[in-house]
Amino acid sequence: MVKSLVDTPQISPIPSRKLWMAAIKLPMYSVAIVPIATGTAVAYRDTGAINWAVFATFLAAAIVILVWENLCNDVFDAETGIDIHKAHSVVNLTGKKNLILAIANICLLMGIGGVLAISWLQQDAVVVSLVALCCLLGYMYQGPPFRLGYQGWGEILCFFAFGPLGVSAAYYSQTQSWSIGSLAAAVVVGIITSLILFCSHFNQVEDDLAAGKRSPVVRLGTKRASQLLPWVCAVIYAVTIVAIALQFFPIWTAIVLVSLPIAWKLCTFIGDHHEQSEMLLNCRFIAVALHFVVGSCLSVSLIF
Ligand SMILES: C/C(=C\COP(=O)(O)OP(=O)(O)O)CCC[C@H](C)CCC[C@H](C)CCCC(C)C
Ligand SMILES: O=C(O)C1=CC(=O)c2ccccc2C1=O
Repeated sequence: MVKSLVDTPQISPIPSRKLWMAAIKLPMYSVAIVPIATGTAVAYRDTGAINWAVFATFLAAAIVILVWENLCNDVFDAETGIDIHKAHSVVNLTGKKNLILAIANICLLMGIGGVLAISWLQQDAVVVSLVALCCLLGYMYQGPPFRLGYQGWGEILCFFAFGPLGVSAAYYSQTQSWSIGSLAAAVVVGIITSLILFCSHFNQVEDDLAAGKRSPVVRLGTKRASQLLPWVCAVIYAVTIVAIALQFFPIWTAIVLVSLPIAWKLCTFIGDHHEQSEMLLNCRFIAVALHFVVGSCLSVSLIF
């Protein structure tokens, strides 16, 4: 009896509530909030005013667009077979690929509808055009025939969508003009959002290799990829300090440095466990915490 238990590993079923929480990945939605908050904060610094209706509409639109991106990711990844071991894929959880695609498309329509309303009110197509471009990059990341994420281009697309395009669109929605200060903030937000995506690839190396996905972590190997992390974090702080020195950001933005312990934890945790994929499933959420703290400190400091 004891022997048969040893021979046949007993896999304890994970409660489906836990799987659903992992599928919904609520904390990840701060990546949609931060670019809108940051662009709006730079606009407030430049103009002394915020149009709250535009801000709230843009925020809601960015969140539903990210829901679209994530649901589509599960649909397209189900088609390539790369998510075969991903129990928290919404498609694997429900078994209803077409329904998930339909819900995703409704979210996209709602998101585009929101930014279209902003552009229509302002009689200016810039905001809706920039967001449509972000969505195109999001589609090219995972959808056929592009699937650029499979070639290792995801982090670059992510940088532009959540950085220069997303932050500038939020700034423009408030001011109907452009600014170098918002570009400096966009670079910080873009790099740190791409860092989340980079970290999310550490626990997926085996499945990615099997499906032919050449993520940057697959290309570099987990050791070299983990050694790159402190450099990426250093660039984030260096850009922030240079932007303060050039007076694009106020001195208060130095408060971003309170995030250093989280950056340290991210680099040491992944550095120590880079070969243990089972330990790294949630390391993306340390990167999300870093992103949230840097993004919040940056936005709040720009208002004062
Ligand atoms: C879906 C994304 C990552 C998931 O990647 P992966 O397939 O490796 O992981 P899992 O299968 O394990 O989940 C994020 C991809 C980001 C993309 C390059 C850019 C998206 C742009 C957004 C659609 C635009 C957001 C709006 C803007 C105004 C803030
Ligand atoms: O599921 C994920 O790992 C990610 C989802 C997501 O929406 C996102 C957005 C921006 C950067 C990274 C990520 C993810 O890693």
